[in-house]
Amino acid sequence: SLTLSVMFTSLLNVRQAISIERQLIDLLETYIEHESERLEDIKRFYAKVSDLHSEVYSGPSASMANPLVAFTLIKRLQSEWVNLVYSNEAQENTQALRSGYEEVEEEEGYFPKLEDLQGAAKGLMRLQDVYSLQVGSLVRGQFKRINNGNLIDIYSPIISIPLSGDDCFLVGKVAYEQEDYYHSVQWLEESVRLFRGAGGEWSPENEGTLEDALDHLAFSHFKTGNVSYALSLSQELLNYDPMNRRVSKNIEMYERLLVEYPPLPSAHTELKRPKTTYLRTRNTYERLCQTQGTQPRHYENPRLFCDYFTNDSPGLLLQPIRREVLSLQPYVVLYHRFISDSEAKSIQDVAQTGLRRSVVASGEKQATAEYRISKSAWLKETAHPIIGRLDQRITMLTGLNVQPPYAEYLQVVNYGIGGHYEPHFDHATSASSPLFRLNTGNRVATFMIYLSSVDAGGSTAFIHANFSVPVVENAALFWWNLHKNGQGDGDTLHAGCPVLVGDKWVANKWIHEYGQEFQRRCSPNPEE
Ligand SMILES: O=C(O)CCC(=O)C(=O)O
Ligand SMILES: [Fe+2]
Repeated sequence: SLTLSVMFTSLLNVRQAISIERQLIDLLETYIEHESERLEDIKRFYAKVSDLHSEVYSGPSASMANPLVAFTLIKRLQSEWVNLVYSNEAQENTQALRSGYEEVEEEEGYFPKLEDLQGAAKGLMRLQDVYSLQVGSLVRGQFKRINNGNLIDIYSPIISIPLSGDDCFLVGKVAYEQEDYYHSVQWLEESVRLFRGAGGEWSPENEGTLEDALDHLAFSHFKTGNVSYALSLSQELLNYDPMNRRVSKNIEMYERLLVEYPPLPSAHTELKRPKTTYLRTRNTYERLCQTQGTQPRHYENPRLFCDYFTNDSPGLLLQPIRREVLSLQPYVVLYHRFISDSEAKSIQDVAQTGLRRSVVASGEKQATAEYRISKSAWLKETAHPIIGRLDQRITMLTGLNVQPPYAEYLQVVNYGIGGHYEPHFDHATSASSPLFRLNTGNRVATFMIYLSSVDAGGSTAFIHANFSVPVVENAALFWWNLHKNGQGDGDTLHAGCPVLVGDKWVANKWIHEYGQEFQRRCSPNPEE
């Protein structure tokens, strides 16, 4: 197949994967039917022969003298047993299963790769971190946070899907391979607990075993300085695998270390989360994501208000839009019911085939990045009549010119589970940014439409301005990115919080400086 990696960066891929698995279920059903028939046939032969032995050959009557008995016995030994023992049916059934599987894998562009699995595991760990989810409850299929010693429900799924020891092993291994022992310890701990609970029962689908989990967990504890725990886990491992020389060597090393550097009874090393690129704003970011939209600011600041807004434009006179001013510096407003349900759905549909892994500016180029996990598509006005209508509506509301090249095409974004966009600016912060390729200046404003709701998570957080906006289906968020003197407004630093549960779609219209001269006067005053 041509696709090297599909990256499960949008929920669309999850939907495609469901249909892939349905085909595999059908294949397996056929395989099980054929294999059951094969075993039935073998059992029939077994019953026939063993009955003969108990009834004919061992009876008091001398049936050996019967030439038919002699003939059938000789025939069985000369031919029937050979045919049975060397039957190809088992291989044929396996072969049919395998080639069916390979066909599905070949034909489906969205068959998940190792990279997708690793990306999904990282997504789970991201949700764990940003929403302070307790791993133990996550493993039981629940979304709970520890708050002052109490477990509180963040989200109650209709059906909870518990994870297996092997599921946890995989997540732990992804962390382990990144030398992220903070996460590997927690996930492998759950894996070992679940594998132990399964009592060594073998499952053909598993990738890891209790031994593998113990091995990785012991080493993770060693790396984080917990040598005595590493030792006891390794001793348990050696019980299962007494000939493992590497493990016995580790045990010797751990014992030596414990003698040379006996741990202090009070020493309790708190594991630290691995560093991230946005460490300085991490606490604020996570707090804003967790407290989505519960800002008391409205009642505290009388200059924030809601009204029916027409911007004196004839097109809005009969249907004023409900405007909610969320912040004055930076100036952020939410326009409720900006788009209708059916318009939002149509835009998703039109964008679907064009969705590609989202990129970010990286020097003069664009590149994919862990800090932006989503898929996006650019829609020209010609892609669907709705897009032109939206452009007109944006102009009516903002008075800004959104015709190309004074604004970019509409960017439609779909996040996957755990999809996010860490704190960033929409405007260019360096003169070599690819954003200047339109030759119409920087991105002066952002008009972002929420094309869907979400079940949990996914707020838009303004880090320095210290507030977050929950996803409000069909609403649009507007803010200025630049001061009137053209300088970037540092207070617009914002983020798309990870989607905890749901299928989040947004559409961005980025409006550039040029073409707006009569609507937004320049000012040398850096305060404006
Ligand atoms: O999805 C969000 O809430 C924010 C998206 C965003 O900031 C962007 O696409 O630039
Ligand atoms: Fe943004």
